[in-house]
Amino acid sequence: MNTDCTINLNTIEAKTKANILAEALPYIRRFSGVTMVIKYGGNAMTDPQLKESFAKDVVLLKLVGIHPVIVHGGGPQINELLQRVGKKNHFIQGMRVTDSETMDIVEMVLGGCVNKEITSLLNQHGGHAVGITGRDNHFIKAKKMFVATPENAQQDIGQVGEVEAIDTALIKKMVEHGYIPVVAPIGVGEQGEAFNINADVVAGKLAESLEAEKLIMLTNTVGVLDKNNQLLTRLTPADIHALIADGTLQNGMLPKINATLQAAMHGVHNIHIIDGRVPHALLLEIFTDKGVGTMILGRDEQAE
Ligand SMILES: Nc1ncnc2c1ncn2[C@@H]1O[C@H](COP(=O)(O)OP(=O)(O)O)[C@@H](O)[C@H]1O
Ligand SMILES: CC(=O)N[C@@H](CCC(=O)OP(=O)(O)O)C(=O)O
Repeated sequence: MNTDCTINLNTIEAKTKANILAEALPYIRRFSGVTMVIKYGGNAMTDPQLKESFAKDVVLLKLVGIHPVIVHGGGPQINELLQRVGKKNHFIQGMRVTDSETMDIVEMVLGGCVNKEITSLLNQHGGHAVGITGRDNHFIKAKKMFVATPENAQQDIGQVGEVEAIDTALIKKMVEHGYIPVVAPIGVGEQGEAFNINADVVAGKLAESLEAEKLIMLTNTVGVLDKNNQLLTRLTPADIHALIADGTLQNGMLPKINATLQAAMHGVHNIHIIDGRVPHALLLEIFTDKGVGTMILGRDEQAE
């Protein structure tokens, strides 16, 4: 009797799995051969099990013919090391004020620990991942960035960079040869010096330069929230400007939304900010009709 029940349940489970796979087919066909830039935020990479499921999802994408390009953050991980060495964390409009000592730590954490951890996890799960920073082959050229504050239109925040140019040749070669690029957001200046660049900014620019089919930002909220903490599922440029002006978007969400807006205005048509704390969030976004998180639109008339 028990055995029969087990067999029945196993059969139902197997059928459900088969249906799920069959439903993914149109998406697999549609996305075969396309590039997707995936931003893996430092806040979404805190739980070891979630890190494993992220790595498995990325390898699965590669195996079904999609070309994932990973850009990772590591803000909380940098904060932790700075605190350990007795330095304060200071952000202005979501950008870390970066003196030269902080820059060394940023580079150690992003280019060393975080980059190698993600790369290694992907490789452990059968991927062929290679970790790089923008200083490798000098592929992310950066220049010093200033931020506008109420007190100062050109506030100096140290060795923080904005992307001046991205040479996509290295990434394209890696993708062509079956590798999964894992990019740490560090740029190189004219004198070979390192710049700390917000990871969302790098992800947005890279998606733009690679003419990516999708840009997906994995973070630690369900998406962009309004003043009442309700999820906003679709945002046009006009909505975004209004949310910035009335102070709904703050801290880390500011560079993130600005990066997505820039990418949307420059030809990236599928941009999503999704909850990286949900297991297999990537698969849900890519292979199902179920809308997750916030979608960023490049034109106001697409709002309806
Ligand atoms: N309106 C908003 N909706 C959602 N998150 C917001 C909003 N305004 C500010 N935030 C903050 O932005 C954070 C996400 O940015 P950030 O901390 O830089 O994450 P990540 O490490 O993924 O880049 C959220 O955890 C939240 O605290
Ligand atoms: C200039 C600047 O703020 N750089 C970021 C780079 C890392 C990052 O962006 O990490 P998340 O994606 O986890 O926030 C920083 O130093 O924290």
